[in-house]
Amino acid sequence: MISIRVPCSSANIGPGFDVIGLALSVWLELQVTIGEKASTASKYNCRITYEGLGKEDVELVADRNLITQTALYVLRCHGWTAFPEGTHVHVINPIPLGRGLGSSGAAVVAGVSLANEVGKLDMSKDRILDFCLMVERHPDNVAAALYGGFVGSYLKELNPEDMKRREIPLAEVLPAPQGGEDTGLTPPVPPKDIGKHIRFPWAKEIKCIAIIPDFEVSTAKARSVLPQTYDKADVIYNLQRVALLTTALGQSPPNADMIYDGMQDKVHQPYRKGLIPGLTEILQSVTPSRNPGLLGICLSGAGPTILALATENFEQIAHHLIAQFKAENITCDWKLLEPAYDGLTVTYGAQAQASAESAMTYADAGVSIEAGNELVQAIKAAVASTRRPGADAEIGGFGGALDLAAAGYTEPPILIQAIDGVGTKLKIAFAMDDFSTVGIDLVAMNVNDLVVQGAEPLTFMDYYACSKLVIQDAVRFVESVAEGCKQAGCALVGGETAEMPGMYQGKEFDAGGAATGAIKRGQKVLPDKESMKEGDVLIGLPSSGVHSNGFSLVRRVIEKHGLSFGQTAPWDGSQTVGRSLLTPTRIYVKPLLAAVQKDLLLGMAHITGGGLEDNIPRMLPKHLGAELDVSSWEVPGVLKWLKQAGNISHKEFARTWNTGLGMVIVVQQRNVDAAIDVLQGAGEKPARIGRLVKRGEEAVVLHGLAHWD
Ligand SMILES: Nc1ncnc2c1ncn2[C@@H]1O[C@H](COP(=O)(O)OP(=O)(O)O)[C@@H](O)[C@H]1O
Ligand SMILES: N[C@@H](CCOP(=O)(O)O)C(=O)O
Repeated sequence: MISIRVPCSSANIGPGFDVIGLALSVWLELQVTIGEKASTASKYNCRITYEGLGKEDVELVADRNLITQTALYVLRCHGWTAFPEGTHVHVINPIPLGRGLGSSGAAVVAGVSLANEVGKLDMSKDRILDFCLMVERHPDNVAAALYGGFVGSYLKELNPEDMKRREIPLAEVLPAPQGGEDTGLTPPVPPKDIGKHIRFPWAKEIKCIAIIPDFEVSTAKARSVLPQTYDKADVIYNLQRVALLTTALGQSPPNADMIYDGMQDKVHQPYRKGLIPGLTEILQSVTPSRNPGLLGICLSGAGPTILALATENFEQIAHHLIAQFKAENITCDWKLLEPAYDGLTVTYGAQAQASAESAMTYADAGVSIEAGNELVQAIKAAVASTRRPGADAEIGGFGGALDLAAAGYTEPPILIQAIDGVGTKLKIAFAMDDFSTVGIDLVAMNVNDLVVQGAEPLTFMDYYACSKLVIQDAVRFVESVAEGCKQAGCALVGGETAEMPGMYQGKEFDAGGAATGAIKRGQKVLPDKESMKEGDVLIGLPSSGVHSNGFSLVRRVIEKHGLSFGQTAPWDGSQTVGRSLLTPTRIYVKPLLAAVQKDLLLGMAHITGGGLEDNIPRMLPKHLGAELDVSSWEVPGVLKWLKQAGNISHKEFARTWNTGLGMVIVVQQRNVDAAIDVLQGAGEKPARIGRLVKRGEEAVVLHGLAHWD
């Protein structure tokens, strides 16, 4: 078994028409075996099988297929009349045909290499180039595909008589490659060194966004619209740009303005606009100033693919360009590609067999390192916006750093840590395709747990786990985590994005996070159970709605009533059901810390799963219970509706949802006014809701339940 791999390529890169090409990370592969019985009966001893793009259109007969036609031409030049007996060529082609990504260039290089291998011709890469150039006469694609990387090339004058010979197959003759006839004569052999190439440097941070429209433009057709002669000024325009561009693309960091200007062209793109609807407008629709991360844009090869070079924001740039095509009623696929530095590679025997049987990549298995890296770039700014003294919130390291002294903790503090998830509220976010607030819920679940112990949240880390990373969704999610961190005053110092194919369904993901907070040495860790006594006052802080607990029951009630998340909420005519349910959890950190710092609070309970009944006792000593008057606070409309629609008992209501209170606080009688003042001053609407009493059978006694009827 012989395996031949050739990358696709993008030619021209704007001004370098027929001169420069960039090999890119999609590979045509041939798996070749010789001596196969089934192949002996095939024309020219060669059986072709094919998988991948072009399967429906590509001819599988040796003298009609560009790869094998090319190979036959090379073999004939060396005295062979056919392939060795029993040759089987299995083609695996992921390169889209006729889109400007050098499928024909790759096929030609693969074809010459095929002849080199089966005919044991022992040709060097430079000699292989000579043969390629007889078949595809612009050197840009074949030189890049053969040598790999970012390549400039020129082709010496060929003998016009030789060029007309029918024995040479031509990669670009409408409607399909023609020539390569078996005339019985030896075809013209290329003179030595007809093509020269040089490899240019490429800055490692530059990636290639290929926007691939769903229609083909054959290179032959795209060349037929070009003029025979050019205006001198236009030629100078291109020469000036290409001279700078080849160096500019190797400089780190890349100079976006120079590259953008350097990728302008007057020699081929303007003439090809009639073949690609909206081409001029699409090329002008992005600039480095309007689209951060963009370096330049051009037609890839003869088109219709558009190639945008960028260092970040790949998904946004791609979606912008796809939308431009959409306005022309053209749908597109897109790929984020990298330079392929290896060019043509040939492997033999066990190694080729192993690669044929198990040519597996992490990307094939569903995990995209590129997407992960792109996400990191896309969220950097949002993450950095959460920086605070002691934590610079720069991601990309192996761990998140926190300098406690710089954060104001000069004596070793007591660290408090919390970990939690968003829970099934995420299901509503999936249904609404809205991830703009669930990150706030995630932060709230953690930091509200820290602050009830009297701790100031300092850092946060999130965990985002999915089967398939949808960058746009992940970015929205992390931006909302950053928003939550800002509300809590803590820095987002790191996180984990886990792409685990098969773990979750479709676009769904799970989200968790952990927060670290500190309490100054000498300051109390709350609750201060020892200081609590009968008669202490309970103050409640309103919730914003359901917060992040009890969503399994919420969804059940909504389902039972046949409501869809897109419908207007029966409890709030200004919002949809889904948007109302996604109202983020209130973050109480800043108001509560203001009161804690004045030593006004004895304890706090964050009302989460288990509601009032389970959470209030967590802050109380064993001998004290809480007596609450349920008429003293307002139940939000959404909870009222859910309770009634689900026919939920008062007890179940108080154990499942927060009933309208996100926080319950214990304050000594003498501190009540001061605490209320501080909380109001920080924007809260505190209400006196009850008091501490001697504990009886129930730790929490609710009075005035008729109010909930
Ligand atoms: N893997 C392949 N096997 C056989 N023929 C191919 C293959 N790839 C490309 N070709 C031939 O090349 C033609 C496309 O070439 P071209 O018009 O230059 O477009 P591109 O921009 O993709 O190179 C196809 O129609 C087909 O005839
Ligand atoms: N310089 C050629 C490049 C054609 O590339 P392809 O990928 O479209 O085959 C041209 O612009 O015609």
